Parts: sequence; C-alpha cells; structure tokens
Amino acid sequence: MSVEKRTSTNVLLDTALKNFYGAAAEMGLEDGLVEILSRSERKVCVSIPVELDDGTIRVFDGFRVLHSSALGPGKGGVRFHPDVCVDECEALAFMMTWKCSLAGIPYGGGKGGVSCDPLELSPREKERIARTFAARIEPFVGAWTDVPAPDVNTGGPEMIWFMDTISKMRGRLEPAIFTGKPISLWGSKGRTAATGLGVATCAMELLKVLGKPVKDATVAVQGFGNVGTYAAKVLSEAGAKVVGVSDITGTYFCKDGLDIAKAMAHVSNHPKKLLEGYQQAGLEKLPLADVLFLDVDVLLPCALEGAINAKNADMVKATFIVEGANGPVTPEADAVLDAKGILIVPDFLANSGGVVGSYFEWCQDLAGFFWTEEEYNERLLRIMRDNFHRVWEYSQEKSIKMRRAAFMVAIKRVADAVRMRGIFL
Ligand SMILES: NC(=O)C1=CN([C@@H]2O[C@H](COP(=O)(O)OP(=O)(O)OC[C@H]3O[C@@H](n4cnc5c(N)ncnc54)[C@H](O)[C@@H]3O)[C@@H](O)[C@H]2O)C=CC1
Ligand SMILES: O=C(O)CCC(=O)C(=O)O
Repeated sequence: MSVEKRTSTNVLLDTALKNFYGAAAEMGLEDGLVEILSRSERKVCVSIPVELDDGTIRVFDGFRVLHSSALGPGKGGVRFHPDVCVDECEALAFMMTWKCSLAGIPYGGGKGGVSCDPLELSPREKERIARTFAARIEPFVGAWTDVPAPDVNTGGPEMIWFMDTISKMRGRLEPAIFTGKPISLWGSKGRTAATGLGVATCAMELLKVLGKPVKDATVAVQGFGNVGTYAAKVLSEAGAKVVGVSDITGTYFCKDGLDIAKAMAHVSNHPKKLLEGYQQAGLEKLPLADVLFLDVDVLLPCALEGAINAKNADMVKATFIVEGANGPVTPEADAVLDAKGILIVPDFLANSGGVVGSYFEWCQDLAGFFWTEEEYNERLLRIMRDNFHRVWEYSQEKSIKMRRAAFMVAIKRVADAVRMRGIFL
C-alpha cells in the first residue's frame, strides 16, 4: 500500500507537508508512520464572543491544534492575526513537532491562534478575547497536555490573561500551562530575547564554519518584532553591520549600519510598537518588500510565512538566509535560492531558541525555583550551538541541504518514540 499524500491550499501547510514527505521518503520511513505523522492528533475550533468597547458584540474564531504528543505535551505559540485559520495552526503545530524533536526537548507540537486584527483592538478588547479564548480551550491545555506560548502579536500580557483565567477556572494557580510570562509572574529571565538570540547564534555559527568573520558582515532583517529585534541586537553587538530592517510600515536602510538600540527604543515607545517615524543620520526609507532584496551577507526573514516565494526569490541577493520566522521560504523559492547558491538555515533549527527557552521556563515553574539570566543563556547557547553543528555536520556528511538534514534528524526521534510507545497515543 502506498501512502496517499495530503496536500493543502494553505501555502504553509502544503510547504510543511511537502518537506516532511520528501525527508520521510529519503530516510525510508515506513508507510504507517508517514500516515500517522502527516496528520494531527487534535484540532480544536472555538468561537470567541466578545463585547467591544462600543457595546457591540463580535464573535472571533480561535483554534488550538495538537499535532503530536509522542515525545511529550504539545508546545507552541498562540498567534493573534487576521489570517489565522485552522490550516495555518495545523502547519505551525506540525512544524513545532519537528522543532521540539530536533531541539532534544521533551515536547510534541502544538499551535493556536485567534483570527483578529490586534492593531484595531483596544487593550481591554484584547484582554476579553484572550480570556474567552483561554476559557474555551481550557479542557485541552495543561502542563502535561499542551503548553501554549507567545507568537505573532502576543506576549507577556496575553500569557498572564490566559494563565489567570485558567487558574481561576481550576481554583488553583497553574503557572506551567503557559510560557512567555512576565518575569514577575512565573516567567523566566531570558525568554523575551531567547528566539532572537538563537537566530543570531545560528547566523554566527554558520559564518564561523564557513570561515567568514561576523565583524562587518552585513545583515538585513525583515520584521522588527520579538524575533527580529533581538536577532538584530545580538548580531550588531557582535560587530555585524545591520544595514536594513523592516516592519509593516516599510524598510529602513542605512548603508553605514542602523543604530539597533535606538531603533528598538523607538519601537518600544511607539503606541503600536512600530518603526514608523524612526530617524537617524543617513537613513533611507524604502518600500516594504525591499528589505528582502538588499545586497547583504545574511538575510533574516523574521516576519511571516511565505515572505520569499516563487514571485520574488529571484530578486534575493543575500549570500545566506537564516529563517527567524516560521515558513518564510516556500518550496518553489527554496529551489530558486538553491540554484542561486544561497545557503539556508531552516526555521525549525534557527528559531528554536524560543521553545528551548520556554522549556527552561516550564522547568522552573514546575520546580518553583528560578535561574539567573546567565544560567539560562549559557544553557540556551550550548543547545543552539550543538544543534546547529549536528544538522550542519549531517548535511555535509549526506551532501543534503540543511532543511532536509534537520527534517531527517527530527523525524527519526519522533518515529522512534511512536514505535516505542505504540501507535495509539
Ligand atoms: N516569538 C517567538 O518566540 C517565536 C516566533 N517565531 C516566529 O517568528 C515570526 C515573528 O514572530 P514575532 O517576532 O514573535 O512576532 P511579532 O508580532 O513580535 O513581530 C512581527 C513583526 O513582523 C512585522 N511584519 C509583519 N508583516 C510584515 C511584512 N509583510 N513585511 C515586513 N514586516 C512585517 C511586524 O510589523 C512586526 O514587526 C513568526 O513567524 C513567528 O511564528 C518563531 C519562534 C518563536
Ligand atoms: O515558546 C514556545 O513554546 C513556542 C514558540 C513557538 O511558537 C515557535 O517556536 O514557533
């Protein structure tokens, strides 16, 4: 019997499935396991009725998908964005399974989201959405079942609303159900910067194995949110020249290097956390997409999926791409970039610092004992560097791309777990 391959009209899900099937075939994974692992264990869809500040009622759609619990409780963020849908959540949950497996942490893959536009919502409206979403997914989350975290447009405040709502429903404090909480409320020192630090570490390790100095390497960063800001900060502090950054308001370019600390301060003081209005000597404002086409050594796409696709891949001039976002390069673009000789560090390796950092927070919450930032960062850097080298060396040994190598390493650990535990998880 041959496997009937799933496809999807959702680009992210289709990309994830194609990459999985390709790696599974190359490693000779048995059909039964391909069937099991190409599907999700659970997809929860909820409605979220909310009273807006003007007194009208709106009902938002929310989702939480658990792709696999073979290695442990589900783990993965919750996104607030107008494009959120069940297929996108499934794709992201699917990728979380491989991310956690590759990182060597004891989790399966989960992901969720609410289809809403946070830029149009007041803080009180966001709080009502977050609390109602948490209440509706309550039966499906827990420290040993599925542990959500921040993703696009969510962060500390949302995690606290989630945690507080579920703690009140259960009549006991439940800090280990959500990670990415503020430090003062069972969060962990280091988590906010963890994903960007991991992305920057992968970029630096790549330059190192290729014998290229980080100092004066030129960098462009698409997306100046949680991941992009800290990746830019760490690289600029290491001596790299970050010449371009972007967010939804456009591309900000300075050939002599941007002042990342100043740009971060500007964003944190902006009412909508945007680069809009940022100024420094020598700054040029360019169209939104131009950040992707800057002539730099390293491009970090840290915004959303599908940013580099069949329509624009040919215009990319960077030598290396380190994927900070989930799924920023489509398979069609992958082929174009490959033909151009552009080397890519795949998302579920490069951005795994976030979930590794969340694992540290979960461990601290379960133990009720907190680490210093130095302990946190030292462990994070060790894991990121080891994982980068494991994938790099495997890709060299097998003469395959890093994405394929990372998938093969990740799939093997999950497949072994399913074989050991039995198929009815
Ligand atoms: N926050 C985390 O710990 C992790 C996030 N990720 C992934 O990283 C990506 C970014 O996430 P966060 O930084 O948390 O989100 P965020 O909401 O903090 O920032 C997203 C940034 O991208 C910008 N953006 C959106 N569309 C854009 C476009 N078309 N062009 C340029 N900029 C655009 C936004 O203005 C914002 O600056 C997502 O794919 C997310 O799934 C992956 C691992 C962990
Ligand atoms: O911190 C986490 O648990 C998950 C982060 C996440 O959603 C991701 O890595 O895409």
